[in-house]
Amino acid sequence: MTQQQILDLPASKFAMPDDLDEETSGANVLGVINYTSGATDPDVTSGHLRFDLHMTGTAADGFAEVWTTERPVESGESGGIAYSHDGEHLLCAGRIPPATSYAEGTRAAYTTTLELMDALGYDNCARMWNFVNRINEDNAEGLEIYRDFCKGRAEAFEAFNFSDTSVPAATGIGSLGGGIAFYVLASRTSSLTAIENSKQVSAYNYPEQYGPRPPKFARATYQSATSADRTSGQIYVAGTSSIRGHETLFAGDVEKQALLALDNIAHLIGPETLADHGIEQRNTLADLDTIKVYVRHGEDIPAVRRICEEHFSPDAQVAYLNVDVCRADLSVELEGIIHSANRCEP
Ligand SMILES: C=C(O[C@@H]1C=C(C(=O)O)C=C[C@H]1O)C(=O)O
Repeated sequence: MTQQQILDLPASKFAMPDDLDEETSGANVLGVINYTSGATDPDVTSGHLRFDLHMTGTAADGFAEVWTTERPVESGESGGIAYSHDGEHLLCAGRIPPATSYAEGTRAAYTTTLELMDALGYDNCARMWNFVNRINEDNAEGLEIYRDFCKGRAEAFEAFNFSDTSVPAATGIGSLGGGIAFYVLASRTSSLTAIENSKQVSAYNYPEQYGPRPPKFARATYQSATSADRTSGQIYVAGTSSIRGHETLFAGDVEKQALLALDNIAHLIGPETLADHGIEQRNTLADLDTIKVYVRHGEDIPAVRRICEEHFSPDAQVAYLNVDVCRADLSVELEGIIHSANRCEP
């Protein structure tokens, strides 16, 4: 594996608001996603995608997720979607304003996004993030807003003939405002492999008790420069919670829920699961980085943090966010990335 191939995948890191200028200067920036105290429409600022998500109570508690690449970046806006791309990777974002129902708005915004990906030539969808305000509340028809969102997403993916193995790893999580905000990482030629977890029913096969249309996402995506590279790629771990089979376990016990979610991730990124997908990596939770931990009740954050610190590398970047989770009986959820660049350090 050459250094060029290794670096040919997008990289992300977290920056504190005060350090943002330093982190982005001189870099090819695909985008800056601000996890902050208010929502904006996505736009192009300083030549790259910029998007504010309403995910923290105060701006001081916020952080920026900075996406960079080795190649020069071009940016634009089309149909309400803002984007940056580098010839191999595309980062794009959109927002559905607050509404009483979301399926139609979601279907339309996803359709615009998928059309844009097609038009720009980035058909491989690696990772999506969805931030859903009032996620556990009912829409105007009495359907939970998360389920309403899932319906619109499923319809859009179906219209574009996404198969179970081509849906991206995703996050669908609560937010503090701004309707539904989403962003997408897509690629042109790099190879993607959807990874499922044998301890969990694939989300797209959840039974109807969880809503009229299942959540269409993969448990993780493995991305490598070529399909032959089954060792040095990077892994995007979807939002993962205390679900076994398709059932929520340990409702009301945030510590047990955190431990089960971690166990799910450990199994997902471990050698046994990856071997089933033709990938040779021996990852543990200590390999995860740029981790987001979503905690429903703010007072639970210290206990969750203690558990996380026992499992993650002390060098990992970990952000804790106090927001709702997609099922009313889930108190905590985690996601992260195993960066290919980290794997190659001497
Ligand atoms: C926690 C779960 O789902 C959450 C919802 C997702 C979505 O709808 O995109 C993706 C991952 C998680 O954020 C789960 O079903 O296991």
